Amino acid sequence: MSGKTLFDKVWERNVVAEEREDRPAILHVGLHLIHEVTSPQAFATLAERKLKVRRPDLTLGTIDHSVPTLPAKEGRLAYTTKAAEEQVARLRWNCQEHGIELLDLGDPRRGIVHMVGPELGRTHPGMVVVCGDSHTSTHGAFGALAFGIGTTEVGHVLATQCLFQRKPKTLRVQFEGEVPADVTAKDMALAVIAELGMDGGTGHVIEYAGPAVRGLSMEGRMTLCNLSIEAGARAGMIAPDAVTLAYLQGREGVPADFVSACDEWLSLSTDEDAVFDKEITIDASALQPMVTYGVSPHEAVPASSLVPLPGDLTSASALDYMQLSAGAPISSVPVDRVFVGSCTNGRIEDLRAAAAILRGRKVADGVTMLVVPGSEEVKRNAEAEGLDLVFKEAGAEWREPGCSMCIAMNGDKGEPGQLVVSTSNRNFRGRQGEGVRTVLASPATAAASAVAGFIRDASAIRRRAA
Ligand SMILES: CC(C)[C@H](C(=O)O)[C@@H](O)C(=O)O
Ligand code: SF4
Repeated sequence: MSGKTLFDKVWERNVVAEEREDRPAILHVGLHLIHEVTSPQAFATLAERKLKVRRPDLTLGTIDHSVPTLPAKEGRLAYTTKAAEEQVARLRWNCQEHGIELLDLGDPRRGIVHMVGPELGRTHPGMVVVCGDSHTSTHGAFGALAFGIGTTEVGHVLATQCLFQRKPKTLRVQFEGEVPADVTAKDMALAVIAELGMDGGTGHVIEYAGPAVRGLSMEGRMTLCNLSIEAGARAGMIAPDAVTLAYLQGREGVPADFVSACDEWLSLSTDEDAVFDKEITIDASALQPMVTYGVSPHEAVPASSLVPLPGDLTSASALDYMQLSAGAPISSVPVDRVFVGSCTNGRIEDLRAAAAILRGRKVADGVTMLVVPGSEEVKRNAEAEGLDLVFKEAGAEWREPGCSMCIAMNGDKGEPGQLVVSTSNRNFRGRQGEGVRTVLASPATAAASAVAGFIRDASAIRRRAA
């Protein structure tokens, strides 16, 4: 018999009942994260059926999607819609009713749902983490099996702390060699999605492996796992190692017996003779800073290249929407707005990378830039380092934590026709406002584009300065 993958090991730890012909396997959920958008209906179902929340202690709520990122005026936040304000009030009420801890507005631990689990040490290697949110894959960076679930399933998990689940297939993405200096986790992720295509990961859990992955910080690993879903994958995972343990040590929610937990967590790695359902290899040393040019994250190319011709991967209508001409240099595309933030790239390292480019430089005339920390912790740390001042001096806006322009349901959005270079994860038509054209990129590329007024990677800005 061949060895086991990281995924196999985590699956086995959490299976309560194996799959049968008449039903999927049943998994135990170690952490259930909830936010204001996808939880109200689930709680309503619970109320209808007079059910209690089974494990409030394994459930954690936060407020992120609908909350404005402008500071409150006279104690009042400028909610975009009444519905948004009601969603927040509803979550508050539901959490109180069921004894669930909520990171409410004003809580110094609040943040985007995929930021707070790791920051509070509630996301652990080897556990199942779920949330009614597709980018739950982020938590796989810790060697957890983490995936998004639908609203009905949110109800199931609230009521039972368990979930029906068919066993997914496994896919290993092996990065060979080291990445060049200017290439970040976001670029690695966009390269993977470009390689796999929009649905190349469908039905699979991806394990990211190789020295370039080991060399990433936890922040970088979270960025990489976050985007797994954009290749259609169920989840992304990285085996825990010393970097994982160092990140978790001393955080609020880690097990009391941290040292023995670490021993156990370190056993969660893929055996040498394990067999994956699918494997791809990526030459990390050949990677470059990437940007998207279409309306799906897989439509990505190096920032220094040309807009590709419509073909198998890109439709002419995508280029039409983006108002881009095939064959034109990407660097000739003018930028209207830049957004740095989101659960993909709203962490301290991301803000440092953007600040490193902006320090002593200005956002180009006619370009607006918004920098939104992913959580209160990130905001505090960034301000302690003076990064907020760097952004403000460069002419960018510094905001309160939230999903912000990643989803444009909170007042932060672009104007019709504007081109936004964004560090988020989705460039779908209208995602950042009606008619907005989104170009996904790393924080360094986003900042370099803000300075240049055209799409640029960081090396182009440094060359200009030299
Ligand atoms: C609102 C929520 C359902 C949604 C998701 O599931 O991903 C959002 O977070 C997003 O990024 O589009
Ligand atoms: S930051 Fe964006 S991707 Fe992440 S949870 Fe919020 S809306 Fe979804």
